[in-house]
Amino acid sequence: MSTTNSSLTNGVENAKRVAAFTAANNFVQNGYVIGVGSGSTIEYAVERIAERVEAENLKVTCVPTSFQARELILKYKLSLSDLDRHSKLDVAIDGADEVDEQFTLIKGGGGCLTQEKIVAAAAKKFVVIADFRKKSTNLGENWKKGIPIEVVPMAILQIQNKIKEKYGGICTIRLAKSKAGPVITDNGMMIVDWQFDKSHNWSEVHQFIKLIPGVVETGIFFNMADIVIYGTENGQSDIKANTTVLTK
Ligand SMILES: O=C[C@H](O)[C@H](O)[C@H](O)COP(=O)(O)O
Repeated sequence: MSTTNSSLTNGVENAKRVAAFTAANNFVQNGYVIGVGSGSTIEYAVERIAERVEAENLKVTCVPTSFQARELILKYKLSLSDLDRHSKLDVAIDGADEVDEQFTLIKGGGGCLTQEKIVAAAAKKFVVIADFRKKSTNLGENWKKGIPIEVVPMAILQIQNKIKEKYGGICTIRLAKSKAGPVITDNGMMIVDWQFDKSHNWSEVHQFIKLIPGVVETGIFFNMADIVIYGTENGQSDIKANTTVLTK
């Protein structure tokens, strides 16, 4: 790796850590039930929550959003629960692939989105943690892989066609890296990545796609994030509060 690439990697990892630690330090309290997101940034948050549990004797309970999140909770010996036992969460903390100026998110770059959305919707506060690369004015500015959509496998061609007819762009079936064939999600579904070619009304797009038979969930998180914490290139945290969330 060149020096420039290696300093970028260090800068990104540091930014993830700063955002995640800021969330764990400021938005977790004793007695909290916490939704634990998926991806690489959340790993730092769980690490910090575990440190605080140890140092401050905090009692917290964690609800995972994926197989990966469950493993993380177990690795750090945190108390594991689920939405059957805890239907209301105090906070959910999760990463994102992109965040626009209206706090709309793209999620699912790592194949997790449906359980993440369910858990975030069950939380009183949804805190998003992201490094500086995720911050955009409009969706698609920095995240070029498209919007992940979790689908029932038999409906995949119908869904691809309906999205392309309505909005254009390219719909690709996400393929696995170390296995022939598609990525299979934690829910036994497949992922279509829709690369759009212009800006849209994301609430309308989400509703249109969600109503196509066979769509389980879209990676558009509209009107959900209460707080976004960015880790900046110079290792600071930048906390943005969304004052327009209407659904809680
Ligand atoms: O599918 C994955 C999740 O939506 C992640 O939260 C998202 O991809 C961000 O992941 P990372 O923190 O690794 O950038």
